[in-house]
Amino acid sequence: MTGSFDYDLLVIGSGPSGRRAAVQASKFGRSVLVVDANPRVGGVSVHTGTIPSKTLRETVLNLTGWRERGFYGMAYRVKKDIGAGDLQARLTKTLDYEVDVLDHQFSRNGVQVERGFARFLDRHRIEILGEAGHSHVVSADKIVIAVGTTPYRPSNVPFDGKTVLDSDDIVRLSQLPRSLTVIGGGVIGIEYATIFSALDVRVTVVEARDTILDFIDRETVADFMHQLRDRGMNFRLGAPLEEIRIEAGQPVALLDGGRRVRSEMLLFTGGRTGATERLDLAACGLEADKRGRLKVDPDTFETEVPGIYATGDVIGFPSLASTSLEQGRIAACHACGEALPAAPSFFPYGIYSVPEISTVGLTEEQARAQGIPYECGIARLRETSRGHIMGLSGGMLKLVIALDTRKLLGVHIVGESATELIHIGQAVLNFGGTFDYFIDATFNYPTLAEAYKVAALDAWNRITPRRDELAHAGSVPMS
Ligand SMILES: Cc1cc2nc3c(=O)[nH]c(=O)nc-3n(C[C@H](O)[C@H](O)[C@H](O)COP(=O)(O)OP(=O)(O)OC[C@H]3O[C@@H](n4cnc5c(N)ncnc54)[C@H](O)[C@@H]3O)c2cc1C
Ligand SMILES: NC(=O)c1ccc[n+]([C@@H]2O[C@H](COP(=O)([O-])OP(=O)(O)OC[C@H]3O[C@@H](n4cnc5c(N)ncnc54)[C@H](O)[C@@H]3O)[C@@H](O)[C@H]2O)c1
Repeated sequence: MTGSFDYDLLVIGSGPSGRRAAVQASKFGRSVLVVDANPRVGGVSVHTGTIPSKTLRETVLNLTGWRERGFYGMAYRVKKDIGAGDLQARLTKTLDYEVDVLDHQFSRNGVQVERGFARFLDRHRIEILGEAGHSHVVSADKIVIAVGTTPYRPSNVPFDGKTVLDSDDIVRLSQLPRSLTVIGGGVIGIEYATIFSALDVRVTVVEARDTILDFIDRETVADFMHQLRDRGMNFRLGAPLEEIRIEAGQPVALLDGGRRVRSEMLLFTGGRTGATERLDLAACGLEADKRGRLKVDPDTFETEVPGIYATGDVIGFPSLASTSLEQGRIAACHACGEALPAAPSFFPYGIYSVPEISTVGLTEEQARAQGIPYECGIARLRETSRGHIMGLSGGMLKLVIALDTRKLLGVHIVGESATELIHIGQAVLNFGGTFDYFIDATFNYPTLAEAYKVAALDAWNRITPRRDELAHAGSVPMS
């Protein structure tokens, strides 16, 4: 017992932000309890979100031989008949391992973990409802709300977990469809749409807006969509879903404008809602917005109620496991009265579609909107020797550069290893580097990372007037 409370810090939710807050506070010597409604720790990230979707992707790429098809043709397969069981086998193993690692991390750091559903009684007291219906009350000096989100389920979508699914259902798939409609061209929709397309499932993406992935650099999305269309994926853009009917056992999506899309299976990925509905927030003086999200101080992650913090997806953008981890750490530092780590200006965004997209810093559109004079440099991954060896036919790396300072403003990559390659650009960006770094640095050869140099040289060629042109204009003598 700490002072007049049972714990110094109580964390609701064991996802990335809750886990990091708990371990950080424990390292500062505080007593910490983590409560999670799921019998297994890890949160959405481990059980239905990040890790399952990335494991499914890796399994699909391996079993289909996707990465080798550039050389051996589209008919190439590592395993001929791939079924849902093949996907589940690797998933179960990976998730078990993740949970084991997290359980061990909690126990070696002295963090206590309790299974049960938490709700507020007041600013310091929480009721925990256990599995058998028993409940008890615990108190804590400070509380972190790290409850994450659940899939948004509108009433006009007849979810049944078999033919009409959300992104929680799809990780428990018992049969692979031959055709799939994905409603929502956000990150989750596009990741799953492209993963299933790599399995040769016929995929149609329906998106209410005129574009998919609207926050990504436009030229990068255009290159990405070209690759997806080229392999037979269909898009219905600017077409909000009106209704879903089940006809002869198959879902038919009726779209605004009259189009119909029929498929064996339909995945609805039209956003997520903060898991705050049953937290009894009013008891501690908080209120969520209509999507269940909480407002916080962006520097400390403290809510408007002193001593109560909110971290991770429940506070909204950017809703990433990567950023959630850092939010948890900062909240714990503030709650424990320790110095706050300075947040770097730029964080990367990794979209694990097939092919991958990753981005950091300003898009070309943002540079233009901010009135920054800029130039771009582009490299095609197939132009690198490593790309030749790998048989790559697509992929692009784009640098956005400030003309007056030569500073790097943004990096946008679509293609193999994009989510790994981005960190080179991220480091240069956060250290305030210029694109000359890429021109002068020696890269391992042959690597895809060389694309940075190719793109930088492309930008240099655009920025630097050619000597023969200057000579022609009479400003430089030709030697
Ligand atoms: C399909 C999908 C793919 C994703 N892929 C990526 C990716 O590739 N990269 C990336 O960075 N991010 C990805 N994300 C986002 C990432 O999963 C989230 O940003 C991250 O999980 C958020 O962490 P969190 O701390 O908010 O907690 P969450 O992981 O959301 O976990 C919240 C936990 O709180 C528990 N809980 C909720 N209410 C209560 C209660 N009242 N009492 C007790 N416990 C409660 C839940 O059981 C859950 O375990 C993906 C998300 C999805 C859905
Ligand atoms: N790799 C990653 O980092 C990763 C992966 C998956 C998810 N996430 C996180 O999860 C969060 C949620 O992702 P999401 O894709 O579910 O939500 P989202 O809000 O990003 O995208 C939902 C999309 O569905 C469309 N939509 C909604 N209703 C529709 C309708 N009736 N008809 C047609 N289109 C409709 C919206 O216009 C939007 O483009 C994201 O914020 C993301 O940060 C991250």
